[in-house]
Amino acid sequence: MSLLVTGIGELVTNGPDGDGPLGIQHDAALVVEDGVLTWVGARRNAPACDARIDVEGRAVLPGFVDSHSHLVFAGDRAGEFSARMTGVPYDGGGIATSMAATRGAPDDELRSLVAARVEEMRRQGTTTVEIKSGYGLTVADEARALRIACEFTTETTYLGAHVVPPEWRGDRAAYVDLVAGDMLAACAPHARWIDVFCEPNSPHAFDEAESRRVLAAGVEAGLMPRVHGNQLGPGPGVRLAVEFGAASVDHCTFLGADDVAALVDAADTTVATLLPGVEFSTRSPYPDARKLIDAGVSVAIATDCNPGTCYSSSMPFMIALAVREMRMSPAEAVQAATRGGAKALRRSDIGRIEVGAKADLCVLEAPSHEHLAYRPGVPISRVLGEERWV
Ligand SMILES: N=CN[C@@H](CCC(=O)O)C(=O)O
Ligand SMILES: [Zn+2]
Repeated sequence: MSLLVTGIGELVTNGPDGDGPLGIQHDAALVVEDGVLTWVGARRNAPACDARIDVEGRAVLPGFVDSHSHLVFAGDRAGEFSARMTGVPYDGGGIATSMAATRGAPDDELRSLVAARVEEMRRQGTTTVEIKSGYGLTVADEARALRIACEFTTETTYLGAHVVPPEWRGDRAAYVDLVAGDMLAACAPHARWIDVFCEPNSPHAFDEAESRRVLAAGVEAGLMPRVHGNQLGPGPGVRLAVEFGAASVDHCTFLGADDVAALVDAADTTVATLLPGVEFSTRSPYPDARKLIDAGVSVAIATDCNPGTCYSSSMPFMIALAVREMRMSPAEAVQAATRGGAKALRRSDIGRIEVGAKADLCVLEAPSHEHLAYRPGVPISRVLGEERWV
């Protein structure tokens, strides 16, 4: 069964065959067969198909790729957010609160919480989401989080090294042993990635040596590395990510000149994933996206949806923040939320509209991608095929 999509006022391809860096085509059409794009081009040249939908001048772009989220959690931390708004700084200590709530939730409850969050993302145009563990922090609870995450995405990340849980605070080294040993063995079959909250500026997170140990063990077990780095202050996260050839180093809020230079050199390998919802929700300074992009760093943006630093699943909101607060152009922000996210997940079948790519498409109730940042907070984006207009 082939489906022809016509009436596309603006098609953002992220490819070489259109205008500007977004590869924009006008009066375009595309053909979908079995979930894959089999033809993309000018409407006048479109082939005959079994069915057709007309999007009546709306913009179509690749579905958003949210390459950083922590969706497997129970409870919330609204009180912590309110305290932050009166000046209490974030230090990662609240992760233990979510850990306790998550450990106490039955499987079915966690599963429905994740399902609701993934559905909330899809309703806003997100077609791929990476999901981390990290609120279990026992062998059984981390493995359970990843098993549940696997029901929703292939992009699952083992984050046993999120924080040192309270029961191990007297013996951090033993907890790192567990994360790199039995916990990894139980989790690796359910994960594609390994991550670590490398943050010497938090007493709860992991320093350089601990992070190195965890990443090396993960790589040895066949997982690919990614890193939470330079979130709360300057630190070794970016350096470590580049050293390990990580697909992404996420946050990048506090970078020195050396970090930027390392990311420029590693631009083919390591993406700097910016999470502006975190700065919004923690009242922190935003990363200097302008400097990174101008220097030649590969940049993505993602939600980091989690109960502590950013309880938002909205990629359009992140795009609006990236434009307004981080001085990215609307085109740069849209590209970072699509092709950038795909690169941060080492995926070439998503984040672009070209023959052979997955037909993961987002349609806007608007004529151009600029409206995503121009109309913040307005629900104008949907996954094509699931939305109310066609
Ligand atoms: N910084 C580490 N992890 C999450 C926050 C988790 C939490 O506070 O619950 C983040 O990416 O911001
Ligand atoms: Zn995170």
